[in-house]
This record gives sequence, structure tokens and C-alpha cells, in this order.
Amino acid sequence: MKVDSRIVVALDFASVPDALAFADTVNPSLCKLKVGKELFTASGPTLVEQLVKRDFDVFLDLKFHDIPNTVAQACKVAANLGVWMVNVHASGGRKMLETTREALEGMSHRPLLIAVTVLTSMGNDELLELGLPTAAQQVERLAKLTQSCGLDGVVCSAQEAAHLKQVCGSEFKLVTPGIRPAGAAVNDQTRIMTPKAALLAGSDYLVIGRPITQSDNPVLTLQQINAELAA
Ligand SMILES: O=c1ccn([C@@H]2O[C@H](COP(=O)(O)O)[C@@H](O)[C@H]2O)c(=O)[nH]1
Repeated sequence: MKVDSRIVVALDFASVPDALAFADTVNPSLCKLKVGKELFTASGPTLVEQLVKRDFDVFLDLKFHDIPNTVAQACKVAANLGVWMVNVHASGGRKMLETTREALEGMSHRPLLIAVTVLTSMGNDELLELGLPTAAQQVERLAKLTQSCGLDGVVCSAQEAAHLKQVCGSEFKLVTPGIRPAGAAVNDQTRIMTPKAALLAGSDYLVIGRPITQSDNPVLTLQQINAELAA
């Protein structure tokens, strides 16, 4: 039986061969895989179907943000690819969130539907410039909205996880990018946390890209993080 891995590796590669080369080195019990905007733009849905066929749980991270009908129909197409999880932007608002959730109900394969709250690259100064409150306040507001619309969870930073688990309950899934092992390059992320701290804070799934895919030995790094989480 496949283990429900807590690590979702972000396949942020520019080409299909690069992405498949990584997928060929790992087992679906070791990690789930995330296909985002760069790879999807390069590869289209074929690669997603290939990864699903290889028994990977695939998170299609296209962060849809559009009018309700457009987002709902896009998520239905994504569901038909057999993906494990899809996402939209919570700031698309209640009508968009509810229409999308309703569109997925009753489909033969219904992926988890989650909403992005505040990108983990953003800090309080950037939010202020947009006229928004602090990350902690905005994430809580959007998580409550998402939950009240019947979605399965949110994308947030692990820094908000402990509070959101209290506010939204243990069943509401928290998917956290911005994960950085101690000493790893921060890159363009702002609201970061180490893998173990994120798990202890209540993250359900840890999205990790460059610290794994750009390491000298990606499989070893992935195994080390899995071991750290299990310890
Ligand atoms: O708030 C968000 C939402 C999505 N992401 C995505 O996660 C990965 C993170 O990659 P790293 O290389 O570990 O930084 C990337 O694909 C983002 O598009 C996010 O970082 N923050």
C-alpha cells in the first residue's frame, strides 16, 4: 500500500525530460509531486497524466484566479486528469470558491480543492503596500472564508499553521510551501520554516522545491528530510 507522504516535491523544471528524470528516481511512497505554472506551460496536461499513471499523487498548482464559471470549469478539467489536489486563489471570493466546490461535487474523481491565502514569498511590508493587513491577519481571514465555502484546506505558510489548526480544526488541510531545511538558501521566500518545525506546527503537507531539486543529490536530500520528519 502507498504511504501518504507529507512531502510534496515542487517539480519546477522547464522541460518534461528534466521532470521525468526526477520522477524516475523517486518512489510514490517517498513523496507526492507538484506541477506548477512553469512545467505545465512547458508540458501541458500530458505530463500530468504520465505522472498519475506512474501512481504519483499529483498536486496541480495552477492557482486559478478568475470569474466563477471559468475557475470551476478549469478545475473540472483538472479533476479529469486524475490529480490528487487542485487550487484556486481564496481572494477570488465566495462566489468563485462555492461555484468551484459545487462543480467538483459528484464527479467520479474529486480531487482535494484548496485555496491559496497569502503567497509565502510575501511579508508584511508588501501586504501593507497593497492596503492589506499583516500576513497573519489576512491568512486567517481567507482561511475562514475558504472553510465556510466548503473547501478542503488552504495554502499558507507554516508560520500560520498552529493558529489555523486552532481556528479551523484538525480536518482542514494546511499545505505549506516556504519550507527551508536549516542552512538552505531562502531564495525568494519570506515566511519560511524548517520541515520538522512545520510538521510540529500542524502542516499536513510540506511543499518543497529547490532545496531538493537543486541539491547535489536530490534523492538523498528527500530521504534525509523524510527521516527527519519521522524521527
Ligand atoms: O504561497 C505559495 C504558494 C505556492 N508556492 C509554490 O511552492 C513551490 C515552492 O518552491 P521552493 O523552491 O521550495 O521555494 C513553488 O513551486 C511555488 O510556486 C509557494 O512557494 N508559495
